[in-house]
Parts: sequence; C-alpha cells; structure tokens
Amino acid sequence: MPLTTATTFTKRHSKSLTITPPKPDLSLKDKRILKAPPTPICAAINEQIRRDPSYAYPHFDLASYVRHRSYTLSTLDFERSMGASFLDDGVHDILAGLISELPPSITNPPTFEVRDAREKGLGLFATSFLPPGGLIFDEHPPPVWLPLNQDDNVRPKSTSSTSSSPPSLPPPSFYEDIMQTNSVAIDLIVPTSTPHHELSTHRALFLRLSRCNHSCDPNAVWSWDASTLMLTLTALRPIAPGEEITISYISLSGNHAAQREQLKAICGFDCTCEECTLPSYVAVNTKSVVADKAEEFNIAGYGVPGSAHNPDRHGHYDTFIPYLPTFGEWYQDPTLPDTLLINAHKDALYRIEQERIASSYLTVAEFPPQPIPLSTTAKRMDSHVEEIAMCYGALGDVRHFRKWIAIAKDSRVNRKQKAVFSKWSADPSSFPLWGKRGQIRV
Ligand SMILES: C[S@@+](CC[C@H](N)C(=O)[O-])C[C@H]1O[C@@H](n2cnc3c(N)ncnc32)[C@H](O)[C@@H]1O
Repeated sequence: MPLTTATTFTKRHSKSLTITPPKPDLSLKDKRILKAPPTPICAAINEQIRRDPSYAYPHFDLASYVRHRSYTLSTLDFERSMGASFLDDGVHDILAGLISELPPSITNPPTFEVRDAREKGLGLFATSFLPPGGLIFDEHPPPVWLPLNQDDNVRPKSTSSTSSSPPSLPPPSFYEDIMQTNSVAIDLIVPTSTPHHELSTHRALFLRLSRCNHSCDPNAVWSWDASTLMLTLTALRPIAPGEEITISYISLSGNHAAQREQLKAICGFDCTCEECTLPSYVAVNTKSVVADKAEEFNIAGYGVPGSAHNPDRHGHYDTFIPYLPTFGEWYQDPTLPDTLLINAHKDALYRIEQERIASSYLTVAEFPPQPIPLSTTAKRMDSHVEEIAMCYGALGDVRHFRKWIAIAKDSRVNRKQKAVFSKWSADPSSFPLWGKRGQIRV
C-alpha cells in the first residue's frame, strides 16, 4: 500500500487536526453507492436486526438498505501533498461542522514513535514505560481532508510531460484500498430524523491508529467515544520502551489457526506477529523465546538484583529494572539457583491471573466493545507453563517435567505440538535439552 511508505505522515499531521485545512482544490468528486456485503453476512445481520425489538424493524433487508446509502469521495490536490475524503452522505453536515471545533489531543509528551516493523511495514513503538490501563494516545479523525503522503517519491507522478497539465490522480480504487486497509468502524450520533439512524455504521481513518499493527496477543486496545469524537488507545498490560504497540484487528477466539484464516480473509495478510512466529521448541531456539519472556518479567519487577549480566536489548531497561537471565544463560550458569526461572515463571502465572482480574475489570468497565479475550491470557499463561516444563527438562527432573508437560499438552490445540509433548512425556530423554543443566554442572 502506498500509505505504508510515507514515513513522516503520522507525526507531521497529528498537529494539524485542530486547525482549519487549506481550501482544497477538488480535483475529483465521485459519488459512489455502497456495495452490500456478501450474502451470508447480510443474512446474519438481517437475522440479528429483525429479532431485536429495539430496532422495530422485523423486515429489515441489509442489501436494499445499503443500496440507499451513498458516499462522496473527493480527492484533494495540495501543493506538496494529496488528500482524499470519504464522507457518508448522511453525516457530511454533522462531521464537517463538528470536527474543526474539537479540542486538541491530550497525549503529552508522546508515548510512541513510528518506525520500521520489518515485514509488517511501519509500526508504533513505545518510547516510555506504559502501565496497564495507561493512555497511549487519543485522536480525532482528521477533518474532512486526509493527507495521503508528503513525500515526492511516493506522490503519484504526472503522466504528462508538460508542466502546465494537472497531475494525474490515482483512480478512486486507490483511496478505497487505503480506507479498506486502514480504517476502523465507528458509531456516530446521527440525527433521529434520519430514517433508521440507529442502524448507521461508519468507518474512519485515524492517522496514528492507522500505523498500529495487528497482534494475536495484543498489548493495547482502542475505544471510540461518539460524543467527543475521540478515539483512545490504552495499554492492556505493561508495555516496555521499545516494545511494539499492537491491537487486534479481529475479535480473538480460542483457535489460533481459525484466527489466522479470518485475518487473511478479512484483512488480506498472513499474520507475522510474535504469537504466530514463535519458533518451535523442537528447533531449540530457546534463547530468543525465553529472552522475550525474561523482558516481560523484568518489566514486572522480577529478576536478580545485582546480576553481572546486562541485557540492554533496547537500551532502556538497565537503569531501573533488575535482570532475569535467559533460559540459555541459566542452564549454562551453575552459580544461578536451579529454581530461579521456575519460580519466576510461577510468579508470572500468578501475576497474569491477577492482572486478568484487574485489567478485565478496567476494560469491561471502560470500553464495553473491547473486553480482553480470556483466550489471549490463556495463551500467555501457556508459554510460561511450557517454559517451566523446559526448566525441569533441563534439570532432568522426570516427575515435574511430566507434570508440567501434561498441563502444556492439555491446553494446546495444535495437534503437531500435542504429539511432540506426548513424545517428550513418554520418553523425557527425547526432549532436546534433557538434563543439560545437570551435565554442565557436573
Ligand atoms: C493499519 S496498517 C498498519 C500499519 C502499516 N504496517 C504501515 O506501515 O502503515 C495495516 C497493514 O499493516 C500490515 N500488518 C499489520 N499487522 C500485521 C501483522 N501482524 N502481520 C503482517 N502484516 C501486518 C498489513 O500489511 C496490513 O494491511
């Protein structure tokens, strides 16, 4: 998507949200009729609305309802940048009047920066420690105009060689693709005189949120307040400086494979979040897996005060957070207690349980549309359970290894992974790190 190449886009424009935009030169105005969603989706929505007495709409038909709604797409050509606005005809007057008078965003100082997120394009990264429930930013949708890029390299080039001819603009589908990829559904308070105003759904593009990547185990959640036209992004759990801030683009279910398929179908990409790319234990790439977990513990205040090690993976933690060794460091270092990581993981399990109670209270109370999915918490707990099993495996402790592997196996849905756990349980010596820590000490 061209939008993903405009690196400075979010920051530069976040300031202009409250000022009146320059008078646009409307290069293209195109009235479009909304397309109805696929038949099964229409049927499901029809069913829901017809059954709900509060709508008083027993013969509702989404396809014909959608056909009567239209929006106006305007592309705007500024000196050095281009813009587009998509306005639902039903809300044109409401929004145009309201947004220019909105108060500025209150996030100060900035808690995040936009930078490279590897195969995901750009992403949002925390620049300071964010506590659970903490505000990351808030923002209004941009007023009427939407800057698409500011970089001459990515600005669509004129096809004409004469300087006097107007630059060629991308077709409407170009803007629609950007909306499709980056916008989110919001409610608007539509005047009650509008026919079936309660059924109106809208999408808006937010300059900051549009840089936030998806994770199957997100650390942030957004909410929308239709009365203030404000979108708020909040931390779901502690977020460390340097950590990527992620949200979920879909509602998370217990089945990871189904979730990935849904994401592909709805959003069109193969998810490369941490959850989806964790190396398997069979690959014995334990260091990176456990290092990430160790960071999580460090943030939570676990670790070994005064340790000689200094991870400094992001260059921020060492000054105020004690360090917990990685799994690899632990099993090679006989001076560290055998139970060090095991206890830390058990503590973390306890903490997650507490945090789930605390944060689900906070989330459910403040942002009804986005409760924390319990399955996500369960997944986080699973990784700790598995690492406890690994520690016992590295210690060659058959009884405890089998106990924790059994717990890990029960909670896994992936059949291949279950089979690996069964094999290890039947023959613990087939676990690749079996007794390694003991051997090193002897
Ligand atoms: C709303 S944008 C997020 C910001 C985007 N990365 C950018 O550079 O502007 C959504 C797009 O980011 C990419 N993306 C987001 N989350 C991803 C993930 N977990 N795995 C792979 N790609 C992802 C996909 O290309 C998706 O269409």
